[in-house]
Amino acid sequence: MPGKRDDVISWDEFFMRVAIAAKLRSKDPNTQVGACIADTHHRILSVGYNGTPAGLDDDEFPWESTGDPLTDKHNYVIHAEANAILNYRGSLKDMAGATVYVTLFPCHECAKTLVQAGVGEVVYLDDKYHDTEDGVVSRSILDRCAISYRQVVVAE
Ligand SMILES: Nc1ccn([C@H]2C[C@H](O)[C@@H](COP(=O)(O)O)O2)c(=O)n1
Ligand SMILES: [Zn+2]
Repeated sequence: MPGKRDDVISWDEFFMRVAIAAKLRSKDPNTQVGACIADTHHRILSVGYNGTPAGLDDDEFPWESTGDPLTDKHNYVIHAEANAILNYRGSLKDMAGATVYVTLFPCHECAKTLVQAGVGEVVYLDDKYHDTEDGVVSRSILDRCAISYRQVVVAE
């Protein structure tokens, strides 16, 4: 078609770029994660990033991995994928078969949550915890629940 632009970015790149933008909001000094959930019609349902629960000021939060249960950030932070699901104000039915674009492969807790939300596919950027026990469990959950996952390359 004359005049039409052909070199547009793909849906994968578009949604992953939204996830990358979301992670720029994270105050975690070590790992920032963004997630974008797109439905089967290529509509964005929700976006999230790793942050503190409402009521815990993310500027005051210590953001440290102390190893002490009461002060360790891992016990307080809500993960990007969970926030994306929780931020959605529509019906969970809309998530059926949706694709989650996430800048870091989901942990095993998020994997379970994504399964239960009805998500059909996970597209991820980084997988830096691939060789950890959590990575093994996470893949086991997704495999057993027939949720497909694939990595994409998008410049950050
Ligand atoms: N798929 C994931 C994995 C991790 N997160 C969050 C949780 C923490 O804020 C941070 C990980 O911190 P680290 O142990 O690397 O210092 O990333 C997430 O939101 N989604
Ligand atoms: Zn998680």
